[in-house]
Amino acid sequence: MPWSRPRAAHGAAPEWRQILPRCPRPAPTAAAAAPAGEGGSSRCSSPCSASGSICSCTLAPAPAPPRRAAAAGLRVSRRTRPASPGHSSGRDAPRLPFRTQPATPLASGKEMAEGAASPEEQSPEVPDSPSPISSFFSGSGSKQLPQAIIIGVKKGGTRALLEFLRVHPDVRAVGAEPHFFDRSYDKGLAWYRDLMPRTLDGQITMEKTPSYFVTREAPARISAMSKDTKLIVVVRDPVTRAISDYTQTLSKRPDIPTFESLTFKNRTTGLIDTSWSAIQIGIYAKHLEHWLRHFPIRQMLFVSGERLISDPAGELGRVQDFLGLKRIITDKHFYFNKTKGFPCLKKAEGSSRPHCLGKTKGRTHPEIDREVVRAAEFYRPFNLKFYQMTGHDFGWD
Ligand SMILES: Nc1ncnc2c1ncn2[C@@H]1O[C@H](COP(=O)(O)OS(=O)(=O)O)[C@@H](OP(=O)(O)O)[C@H]1O
Repeated sequence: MPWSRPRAAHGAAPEWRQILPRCPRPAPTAAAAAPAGEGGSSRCSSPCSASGSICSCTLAPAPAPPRRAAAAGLRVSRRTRPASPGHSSGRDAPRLPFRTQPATPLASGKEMAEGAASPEEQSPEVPDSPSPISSFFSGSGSKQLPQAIIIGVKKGGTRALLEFLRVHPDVRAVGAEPHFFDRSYDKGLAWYRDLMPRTLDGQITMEKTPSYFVTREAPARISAMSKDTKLIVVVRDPVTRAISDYTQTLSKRPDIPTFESLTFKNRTTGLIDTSWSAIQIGIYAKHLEHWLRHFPIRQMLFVSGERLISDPAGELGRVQDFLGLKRIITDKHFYFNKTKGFPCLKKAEGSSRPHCLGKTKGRTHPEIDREVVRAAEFYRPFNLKFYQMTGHDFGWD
């Protein structure tokens, strides 16, 4: 049963003089991505086009050829680990024989560039402690490289998805964000594998690091680990996502300028500052092009962050299908917590008690005039292109 979520708002952010760090401008991207995979049906109602350079701040991107796309996934046997010719278990994986440069965040704020931990990574809410079930299994099984990764997007609802998925007996996931493919690649696959929980045959190993979606090097690196890796992207209205991102930064640094002043390069001309990570991350179509150079779209699943809140069981059904899992997580696992204003688990993984996400999830957003972004219709062409690429109309416009 879908829920609608009431949302409170409080006062506007204070105007301060300190400048919020902006991400470095990425080099202009080359040609458009390889065509998407076949199959599936498009729910896009109208032909659309959007391309343009991330850095150009143009509000009228150039037309792009239509794509056919399928969000359907490969099925994986529940009992046997998928035979993945390109998949290294990492058990024998040597350290990479080269030292890598730090990954280039396609869109990052200073926090990410400096490698500072996000509040989530520091948060005790990240359930890393072994549950009784985990402890039971801890001595058996073996550590595997992940077969499925939640690669983004930041503030999309990635923690909720991972926590919900962990309820499934055939899913084992690392709690904290490993940041291997963006920050720690030089540590090697063996190091990465060692972070993973032990799994029994038939169980899927997962992790989530939302910054991968906007990291230039991540698609090639994940493909080099295994070209069969399944990729899950939780997406959310890019305007709400930007406000959520800003709210997180504001919670750490209350003296940053207002959202409105950071959004515009020039308020009079309406020129949007796409070098600001909060804006840039939401240009999903642009980031997706990089992934499609390395993965067929059928290997990617796009989860609606909005529906994850309004109908968590419905979205979890799609995710379980995509991962080739039996549909075990259903409506029965969730309840709507009025105080939290979000769906919560009736029983968390390995526990008999109800579990909501912590206070860094579901923050009250400051009052922001959404028209500052809407008026410029900045995201509209990019959203339309994203719907076309994925075959899903997420309904943000
Ligand atoms: N069930 C449930 N409980 C709490 N929060 C939920 C839930 N489902 C989705 N969300 C939304 O998740 C948003 C945070 O997204 P992420 O977990 O991807 O953030 S992060 O990138 O890992 O920091 C978070 O964003 P904010 O509301 O802006 O805090 C929530 O809206």
